[in-house]
Amino acid sequence: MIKARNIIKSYQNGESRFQVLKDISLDIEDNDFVVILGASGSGKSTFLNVISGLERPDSGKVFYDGKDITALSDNELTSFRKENVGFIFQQYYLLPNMSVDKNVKMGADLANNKDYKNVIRAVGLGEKLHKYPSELSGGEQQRVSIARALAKRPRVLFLDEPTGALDEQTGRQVLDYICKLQKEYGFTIVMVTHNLNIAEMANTVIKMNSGKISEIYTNEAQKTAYEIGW
Ligand SMILES: Nc1ncnc2c1ncn2[C@@H]1O[C@H](COP(=O)(O)OP(=O)(O)OP(=O)(O)O)[C@@H](O)[C@H]1O
Repeated sequence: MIKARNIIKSYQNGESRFQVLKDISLDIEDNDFVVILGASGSGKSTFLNVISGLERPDSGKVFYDGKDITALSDNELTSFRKENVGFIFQQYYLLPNMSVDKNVKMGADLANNKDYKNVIRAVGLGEKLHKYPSELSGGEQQRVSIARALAKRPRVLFLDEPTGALDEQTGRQVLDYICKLQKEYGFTIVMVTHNLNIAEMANTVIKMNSGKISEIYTNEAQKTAYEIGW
């Protein structure tokens, strides 16, 4: 379980300091599918970065099964991220001079996962092992980044607008893969989006407004990627 407690984070903005996260506390259960919704600038990405250990809060703590990751040194935090969390962003951040196979192997090597080719097959790219990113569509590139993130079998997958650069059909397909992979491998999903429709796929929906959580609710039923509006 992830527990965030009293998270405060500010950025310097010229002369003044701007508080982006204003004392946020939250619990996230293992294997949950959480969507964080909110208007642009409400602090969603900053909160994701803090609970995933990418950024440090000014104050407050983040616990994974009782272990306080905000107390770790920079090196310890890097190891923690390597071992426990995967990231997917709107941009794919693939290495252009490496094949699909090599891009995913990089993720797999972090956890000594010799079985990474199964993850490539699981995202439907078994036939494209030797292609380079420039030879793939946007949806295929995003699926490579998903395979790379999951090849090390993280316990939490953090996604920040994963379909932001994709058209409707490709976006639905990518979301469908993410759900299927969660069922197959078992991991927690924490996804930031401003797309209200995608929230219908989640179990837990967290709404943010001006650096605070304004609402948390559980969906009675989770829709599939092909049942939601777009
Ligand atoms: N590194 C930074 N330095 C300065 N200000 C920042 C930094 N990162 C974020 N901010 C500011 O913090 C506020 C919240 O940003 P954040 O990206 O967390 O919001 P968001 O809800 O994810 O927005 P969006 O949906 O547009 O991505 C914004 O006003 C942003 O300009």
